[in-house]
Amino acid sequence: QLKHITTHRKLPPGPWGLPIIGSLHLLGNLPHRSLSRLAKKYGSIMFMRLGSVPTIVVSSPQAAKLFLKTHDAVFASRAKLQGVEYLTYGTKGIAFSEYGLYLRNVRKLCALKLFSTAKINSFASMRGEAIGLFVQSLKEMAAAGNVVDISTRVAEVIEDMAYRMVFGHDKDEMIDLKTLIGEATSLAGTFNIADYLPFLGSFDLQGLTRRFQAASEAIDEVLEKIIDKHTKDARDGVNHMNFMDIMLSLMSKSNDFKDEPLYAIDRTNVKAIILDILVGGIDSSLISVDWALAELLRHPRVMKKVQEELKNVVGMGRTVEESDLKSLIYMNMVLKEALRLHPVGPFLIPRESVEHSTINEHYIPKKARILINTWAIGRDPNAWSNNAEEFFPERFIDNNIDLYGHDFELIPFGSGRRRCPGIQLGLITVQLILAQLVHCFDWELPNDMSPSDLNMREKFGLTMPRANHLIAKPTYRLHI
Ligand code: HEM
Repeated sequence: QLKHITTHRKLPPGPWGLPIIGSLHLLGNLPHRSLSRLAKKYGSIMFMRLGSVPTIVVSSPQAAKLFLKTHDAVFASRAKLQGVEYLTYGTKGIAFSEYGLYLRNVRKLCALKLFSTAKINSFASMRGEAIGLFVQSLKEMAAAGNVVDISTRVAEVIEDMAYRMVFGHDKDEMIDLKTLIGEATSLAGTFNIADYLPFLGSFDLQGLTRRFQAASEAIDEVLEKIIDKHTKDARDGVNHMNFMDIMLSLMSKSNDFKDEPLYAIDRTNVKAIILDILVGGIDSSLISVDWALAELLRHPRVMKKVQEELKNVVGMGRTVEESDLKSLIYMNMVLKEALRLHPVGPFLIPRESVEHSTINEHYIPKKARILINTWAIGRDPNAWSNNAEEFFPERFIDNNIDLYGHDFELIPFGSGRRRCPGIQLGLITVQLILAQLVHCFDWELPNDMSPSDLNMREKFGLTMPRANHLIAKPTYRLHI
């Protein structure tokens, strides 16, 4: 049982900090890489002060297990970040809410009503339709001999599927919302000095507060319109059962779970949860497809092998269906390997300790920010041998490592009480799009670029997309 130590409080080892800024200057442009280097010197549980925030950086599978499993309850909360407060109605959604009764209930509610296998399957034909249009438009570009901005096209189809699932088919307000959510996603990922030096917050040195305010007000206006429309439809007896309709129908009902007292969700919760699903689901899925395809373009041997598998399992006379996905064993190894090297959330979503604790004889203060460096964990040579930096999907042949947070060397969806609740939906989306791109087309890099020259630079934020869009020329290869 975990008990607080008050006698000798020995913080984990870490670099000395400077006055006021602490170790902020050590982060650089790609903090996951800088902190991975520092962890080699100070260890896999490292302490540093970032501005005034006590921060623990966790960099090995064994250490991650201590924080995400053994002592998960102590580290299951989230830090209150300034931008997030604005963009989540004061943390009324899921992803940034503190750990407690509300969050537990709302996660259960969403698991049951939105993310169940039955619910996800009920959108299969919608996904099939969206993917069909996507492949058709790429086919036309291939016929015209055009180069394609794959990142943009993939973003469009994922957005299309997500918006249809969340709101149904009505498009009008969606157009505004897509742009606004794009802005919110990028704002949420911006490094905000006020999150580390709160006394600077009121000066709004980066002009972020104004942008947070403007974005949140504009989003709220659109969401209000959408809710009014859905409420009216429900009154008129039109029943679509998309995510918004489901959430609205739950608003008035009690969701009294057996073991816990009633906690009703209100209109603000509905807006915040829907926003979380859009911001969390779209960005992470498209980043995963982008990195996986980039690795395939860089490794023609692996690309060929995936295409062979698709030819054997699906054939060349039809396109991939969702029921094929579980049979694409090698492609799923490719996806694991891409998520190992390019985790969408390099630090997961930062957690916060709810009380003082002692882990491996290290004192971890209350309200410390916990950064689980999944990027470093995915490249830890002790876990992955000395070819850890190499893209080599065959490493998964002889093991049962899965993506569900049981194996702490591979945790791109996190683990424990805050693990991604959208994992099943995310995986279906990513596998389906990746399979279509590789099955329907051969891809050639522009300007005779050699595969090994493909730029793999990262852009750090709350999520970590490629720094550059993926551009390539498709040739259609199916016989239909
Ligand atoms: C390939 C796609 C995806 C990846 C890689 C991904 C990754 C993650 C990660 C790393 C976390 C943080 C986990 C932690 O702190 O331990 C997370 C949380 C979350 N994800 Fe996902 N995700 C994906 C798709 C989705 C989808 C499709 C949805 C919704 C439709 C979704 C909704 C959420 C939510 C609501 C949370 C917050 C959970 C909480 O704080 O309790 N994600 N995701």
